[in-house]
Amino acid sequence: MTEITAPGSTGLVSAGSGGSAAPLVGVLALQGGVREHIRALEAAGARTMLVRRPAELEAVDGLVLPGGESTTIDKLMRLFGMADPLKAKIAAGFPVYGSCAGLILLADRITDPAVDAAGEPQQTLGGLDIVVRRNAFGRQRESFETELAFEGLQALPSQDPGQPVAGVHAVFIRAPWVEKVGSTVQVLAQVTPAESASEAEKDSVARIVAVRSGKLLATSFHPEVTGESRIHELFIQMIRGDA
Ligand SMILES: NC(=O)CC[C@H](N)C(=O)O
Repeated sequence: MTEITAPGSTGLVSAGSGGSAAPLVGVLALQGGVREHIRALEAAGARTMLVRRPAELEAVDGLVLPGGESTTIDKLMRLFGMADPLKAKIAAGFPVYGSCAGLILLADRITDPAVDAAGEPQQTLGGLDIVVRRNAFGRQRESFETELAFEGLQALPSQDPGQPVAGVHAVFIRAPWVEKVGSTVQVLAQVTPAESASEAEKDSVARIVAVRSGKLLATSFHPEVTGESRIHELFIQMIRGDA
């Protein structure tokens, strides 16, 4: 375990199993499920660091935006002076992976942005040419788990090329879905209609729940809470330029 402190930082850095060549990946630690991402990143071979300040952003090779509450994370990012530097970095090709609330924050548009008491709609960082619907799976399926086929895992170092790619165990917690994708966006996973879905209309088509565009990766679900580390491994490969 190495401890490094970035300039002006209170963040802790720890070495993952990947050694000195391992990329240093930050997790935005303003609100939400930070620890779980740190664990998944280290299991996938990254070094990790909590990121709260703009100076800390400069120290990392990529950033995870965790799940939580997108409206709160949006407000805190603006309050901490993180939103503008992060937008600029995203525009310049900085790798970012967002899960759940993190996916919402990476979306160029939200169908139903929350509006605060002052009448101000929530904002996103943008970067992903997608339209996202928050809390989209509705009351019956507000939180659920399923196995998903996920594109892009075949070439991961942890995957035995002679074996089929196992499904990703995905946990959805008041999750968004992606309603529209632009031409630059690759769809990596979809939830197919549930056999017993009572809200038949809502669940009658497959819903996009994972996307990639350039160095941006986003999932509606939380792979980090199930011991699944292949999505983080994919992100690390994207940072390295190997995926
Ligand atoms: N688990 C989550 O991250 C939920 C996201 C939340 N519904 C939001 O809008 O931010």
